[in-house]
Amino acid sequence: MTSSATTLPRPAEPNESFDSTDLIRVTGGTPLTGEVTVRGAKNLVPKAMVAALLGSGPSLLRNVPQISDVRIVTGLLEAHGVQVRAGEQPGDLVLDPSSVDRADHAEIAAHAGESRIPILLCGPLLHRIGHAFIPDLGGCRIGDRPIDFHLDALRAFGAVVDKRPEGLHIEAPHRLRGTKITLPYPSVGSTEQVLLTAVLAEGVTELRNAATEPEIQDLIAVLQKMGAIISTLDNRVIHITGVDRLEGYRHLALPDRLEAASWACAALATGGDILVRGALQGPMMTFLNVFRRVGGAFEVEDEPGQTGIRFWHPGGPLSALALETDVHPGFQTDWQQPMVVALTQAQGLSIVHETVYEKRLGFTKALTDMGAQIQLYRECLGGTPCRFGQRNFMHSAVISGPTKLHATDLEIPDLRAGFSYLIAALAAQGTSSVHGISLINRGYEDFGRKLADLGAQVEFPA
Ligand SMILES: CC(=O)N[C@H]1[C@@H](OP(=O)(O)OP(=O)(O)OC[C@H]2O[C@@H](n3ccc(=O)[nH]c3=O)[C@H](O)[C@@H]2O)O[C@H](CO)[C@@H](O)[C@@H]1O
Ligand SMILES: C=C(OP(=O)(O)O)C(=O)O
Repeated sequence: MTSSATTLPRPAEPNESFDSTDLIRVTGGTPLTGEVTVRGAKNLVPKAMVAALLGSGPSLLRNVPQISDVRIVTGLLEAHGVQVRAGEQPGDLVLDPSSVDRADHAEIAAHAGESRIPILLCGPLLHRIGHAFIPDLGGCRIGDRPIDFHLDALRAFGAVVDKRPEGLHIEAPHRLRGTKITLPYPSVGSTEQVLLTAVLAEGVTELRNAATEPEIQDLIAVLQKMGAIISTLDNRVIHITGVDRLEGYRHLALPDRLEAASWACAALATGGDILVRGALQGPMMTFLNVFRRVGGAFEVEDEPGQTGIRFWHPGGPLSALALETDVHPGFQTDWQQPMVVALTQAQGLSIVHETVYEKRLGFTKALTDMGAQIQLYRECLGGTPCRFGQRNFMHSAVISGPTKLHATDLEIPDLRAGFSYLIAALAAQGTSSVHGISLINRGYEDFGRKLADLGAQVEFPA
């Protein structure tokens, strides 16, 4: 089985549908070697697109990847009258909210279940048109993922939330007012909800126990460019002083540290050597420490205009370790799944304690079918008790390695598991069929071509 340019799907433009092929065949055994480029972060770009709704003029977002979450948010914004078009340079997206005055409920409903971003439209829409219709959310099924913090925050600003069978209807009878909010947990989405709502609310908002992920810091940078006044203080406290008007922005999106780490894990698991152009050291420090402890080697490239990180397997055995996922600056939960695949090749017993999502280790069942030795536990094995300890969730794993993996048929359950299955298939003997690859398009731009360029034996059957 060989890779062939003619069998690879072309990435979609922001406004068009993706290739419907949903299967990839992967023949393992070849170390991945070469270069890939990561563009704007999946967990920043859609939120920066939503922020454009707050501006009184057009915004220009640069470094936008062609992933399906961008297409979904484009559709949602267009359903409210935002004009979205490609800009002059590759990766430029121009978002013009000047004629936003409506919410096309049928068009919005068509995006039900596709991503988690719709809930973040609430604040901007309430400021702009006084009401928001939010269909059922999608996103990865890695836990219950309630939105209680979001709704409590919106109510604290003065919004009225009505839950109906078709979705949420949210109204702002009066201008939203700044408020004091303490999040029960430093949730990324809820922090963004508060930011996107507080910037145009009347008065000051104080947010406590905020999340501080690099993508949030980049969203704050976007909002500041628009005219917002936001101070990030110590101890997860953010102060936002509401202003009356925001302008459009020009912004170069932060590169995707989650995709970069996935390629790093692919290099480790296949014994390869990958230069990830665009990857930045700062937002990846915690990952880099773990990568080094496992036995991976890396080199940061930061010449003017040429950033990137080269990741490689230096030879010899990899080392098992104990790892806990956590909110930033901890080990990001989205790094966990690809790292678990790499740990199946490490010598000894590794322990992984997933503290952010209660069901994010479910994907390991398929890895055990491929020959990995992974045992799941309900207990918090990492030393730090987490929210899931007493609640019967299999959220700790013990991985015994190294194990030879063999090819199998795989069905992708979620985005990161999907890429992790590709890594496992690349590290395995034989040819695996991986089904449901459209899920990977949510966060990995043009991954088929990137794999082929790295020497992977991949085929997309017609
Ligand atoms: C599009 C996007 O940016 N997705 C990221 C975002 O998801 P997302 O913003 O959905 O994740 P959160 O940080 O909000 O969720 C963290 C935890 O808080 C809980 N929670 C959250 C909100 C709420 O109202 N109630 C509640 O209980 C969740 O169930 C979860 O256990 O941050 C996660 C944590 O870094 C990442 O894994 C996702 O890739
Ligand atoms: C969990 C993820 O994404 P989302 O929040 O969009 O489901 C992810 O990117 O791994």
